[in-house]
Amino acid sequence: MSQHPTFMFLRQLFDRTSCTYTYLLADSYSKHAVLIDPVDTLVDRDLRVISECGLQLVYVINTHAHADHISASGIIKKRIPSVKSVMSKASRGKADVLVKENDSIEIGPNYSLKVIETPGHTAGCVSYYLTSPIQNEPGIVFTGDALLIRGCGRTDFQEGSSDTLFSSIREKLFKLPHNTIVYPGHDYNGITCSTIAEELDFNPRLGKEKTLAEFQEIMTNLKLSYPKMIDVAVPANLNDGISPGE
Ligand SMILES: N[C@@H](CCC(=O)N[C@@H](CSS)C(=O)NCC(=O)O)C(=O)O
Ligand SMILES: [Fe+2]
Repeated sequence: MSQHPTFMFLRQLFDRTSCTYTYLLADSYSKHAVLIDPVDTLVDRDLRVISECGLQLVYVINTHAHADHISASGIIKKRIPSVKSVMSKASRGKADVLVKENDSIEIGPNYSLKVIETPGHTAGCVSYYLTSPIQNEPGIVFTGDALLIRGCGRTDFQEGSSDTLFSSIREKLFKLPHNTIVYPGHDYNGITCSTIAEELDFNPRLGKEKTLAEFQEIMTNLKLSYPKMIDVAVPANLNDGISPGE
């Protein structure tokens, strides 16, 4: 860790259409920045914030191959060719950097995002864990569509599995320090973040009192309609945010 004075710059950005959260993180000392899960239709907004704050975008990171919107990776890389895209190797998609369990993505000299494989919503879902360099400050986990606030990602397509999602959340995310702040990939109820402690106590699908059998029953009976963009979004997101043939 560098000894330069620094703080973690964090902005939570929202897409009203898909209720997606995009996160802009930067090391205030080096100005190096990353975007987690940016949406193709909001590139102008996101790049304006980056420019106005004097940041240098280094990575565009995707938690998984989204089914409800196209990632901004492809458009951003055309606009800023030095930017590298990041996705999990397990997603079997295209990206400049393919990450796996325990890999790290550096944000300047002071911060890094550690990869935690959290499959179950899709086979390639990963979460990113940011440890604060300041002692006793809570860490932050970006959970994509694995763990949502008082919910979780659906498991009925893209090699989803309620069995696998249960163990990703209970054996990995719920083993993080309980004061870890949870920033999810979506929220449909207007809530912005949570903590591991809150989800252990209050998540109605797989909080600590729920058994695997109860979780499986809940997930089998969700009865959600298919995301409207799934047939367009998944092929594009497996191709670095560019629709095949474009
Ligand atoms: N109606 C939306 C799709 C909503 C949806 O399916 N959300 C996903 C995350 S995006 S892949 C999900 O896992 N939801 C879990 C839940 O409990 O809501 C659309 O048509 O795009
Ligand atoms: Fe998803």
